[in-house]
Amino acid sequence: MKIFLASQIKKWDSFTMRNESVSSLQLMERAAQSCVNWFFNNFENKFSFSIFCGQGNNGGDGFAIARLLYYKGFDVTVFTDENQKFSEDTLVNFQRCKEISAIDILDFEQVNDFTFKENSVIIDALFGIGLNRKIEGKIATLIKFLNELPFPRVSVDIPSGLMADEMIDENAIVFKADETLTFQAWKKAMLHPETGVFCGNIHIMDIFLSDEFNSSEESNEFVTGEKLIHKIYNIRSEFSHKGTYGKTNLAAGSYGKMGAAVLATKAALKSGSGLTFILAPKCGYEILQTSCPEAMFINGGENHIINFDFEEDAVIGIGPGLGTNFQTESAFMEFLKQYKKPLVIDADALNIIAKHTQFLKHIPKKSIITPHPKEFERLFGKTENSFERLKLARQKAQELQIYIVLKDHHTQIITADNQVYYNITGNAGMAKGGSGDVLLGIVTSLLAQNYSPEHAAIFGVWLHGKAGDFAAQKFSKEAMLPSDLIDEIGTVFKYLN
Ligand SMILES: NC(=O)C1=CN([C@@H]2O[C@H](COP(=O)(O)OP(=O)(O)OC[C@H]3O[C@@H](n4cnc5c(N)ncnc54)[C@H](OP(=O)(O)O)[C@@H]3O)[C@@H](O)[C@H]2O)[C@@H](O)CC1
Ligand SMILES: Nc1ncnc2c1ncn2[C@@H]1O[C@H](COP(=O)(O)OP(=O)(O)O)[C@@H](O)[C@H]1O
Ligand SMILES: [K+]
Repeated sequence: MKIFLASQIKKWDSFTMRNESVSSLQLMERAAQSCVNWFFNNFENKFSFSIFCGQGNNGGDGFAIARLLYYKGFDVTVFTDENQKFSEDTLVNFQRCKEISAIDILDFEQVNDFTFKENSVIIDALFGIGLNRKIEGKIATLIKFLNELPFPRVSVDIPSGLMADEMIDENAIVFKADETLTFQAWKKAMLHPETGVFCGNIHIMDIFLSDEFNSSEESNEFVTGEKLIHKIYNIRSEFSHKGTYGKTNLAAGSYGKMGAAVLATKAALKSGSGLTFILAPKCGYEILQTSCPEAMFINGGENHIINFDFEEDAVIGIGPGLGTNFQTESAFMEFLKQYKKPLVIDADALNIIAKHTQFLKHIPKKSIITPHPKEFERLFGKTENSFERLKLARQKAQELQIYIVLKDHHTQIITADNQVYYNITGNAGMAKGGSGDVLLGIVTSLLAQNYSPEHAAIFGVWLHGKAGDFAAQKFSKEAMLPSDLIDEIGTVFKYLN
């Protein structure tokens, strides 16, 4: 799914109106109707809606929602400022609302004396993607007041105070939604932690904007959708053998951190690797042979790896639990200097490179690196926020011709040719040591199975998050473990088949 800028969404609107003979007022009605259908399916009739409407088209959606909710039998109160300069369609919907005497229309300031019913829902239709500056004055005061109310809060299109494509000021006033009903497509601000935190659960409302525009309009940022995953995913042929699915060779573990090697190896096995090898120190021999009997052990040293001698023709993944012992460091750097094929690099292997950044240029082209934000900072330097971090990652991915998997709630896969894929599977239950080790195993295994680096990264991250979602359903976000996530990889493949 492409991510468009607010300016492109406005073009999309106009294109749809021109080419599909629909008026802007009809589009607003569609938008409002889609929200009302959602409210109808999610709230019983006993709920009472307080709808806050601004002067732009977002406010217009709000007025239309008020009318349509009323027709569905809900109790509705509208708050607005009648002296605002309403946009043309908003004015029409304001007047339509006014004609219904059972809908109370109050001034924003009356909210202070208003007695909210017990089953209230607050709807924010103050500003949408047309916000062009910080919210100040009485609307800022209003938003602060609404954010304190003990009722569910729902934003129309985008929480008021967020800019669709940008970072916000540290002290910006933003409506804090529990649910956001957004039209047609994800907005960039919903995918970054500093701004996404205001959105709650995102629901995409299809308002049938032109498919033609969607296919022809350029964007280099995407959300990984299931359609794309089905395109990438190769079903296993019955006429195949272990050689068909490649050799995965992981290098992981050190004394006290052998669990990381176990997790990565199990994840590689469970993701379909034909033959799996684990290069680890001898202290992990029994652990690995017992916990992962399908994998073959290669001895890399006593208590930490000092020898990066891999199985021939294998696809290599290095990093989990490696440690940063000076012997491991120098052996890894020697290896990196002479190795030329794409590989996957994570965790301590990245930390080693970060200590000697002149080695960045030795990362083979088309390799995949999987840093979390701190590892990214160690490698490439500090950035102000996640928007800036992404910009820097794009620059580095192009410069080094590598794929960067920037781990986050919505992990970003940055390709060597400057495309960004935001992942939307996964959950906070994965915020536990070991989840990243699992990812390294999955991605390396997919690369070994002949997925391109781009596909291995996009599919791997999606698969990892989806397995996390299944694990959370079964065990809860609190109790699920990275090991449970590995067990659910099979559920994801069944889901895809
Ligand atoms: N295809 C779609 O997605 C569809 C979209 N639709 C809906 O349209 C929405 C976009 O509407 P929009 O362009 O009218 O912008 P919106 O955000 O309502 O308000 C902008 C107004 O606010 C003002 N203003 C700005 N910043 C301000 C501030 N800080 N403090 C105070 N004022 C400020 C600015 O005025 P200015 O002072 O800059 O002249 C302007 O008047 C979109 O989010 C969706 O809900 C649907 O109806 C149909 C299909
Ligand atoms: N809140 C979250 N939502 C979604 N995914 C998450 C969340 N927290 C962590 N993850 C995922 O879990 C993994 C954690 O990786 P990392 O920080 O390297 O862990 P470790 O090295 O301790 O195993 C990443 O893939 C990340 O995207
Ligand atoms: K809004």
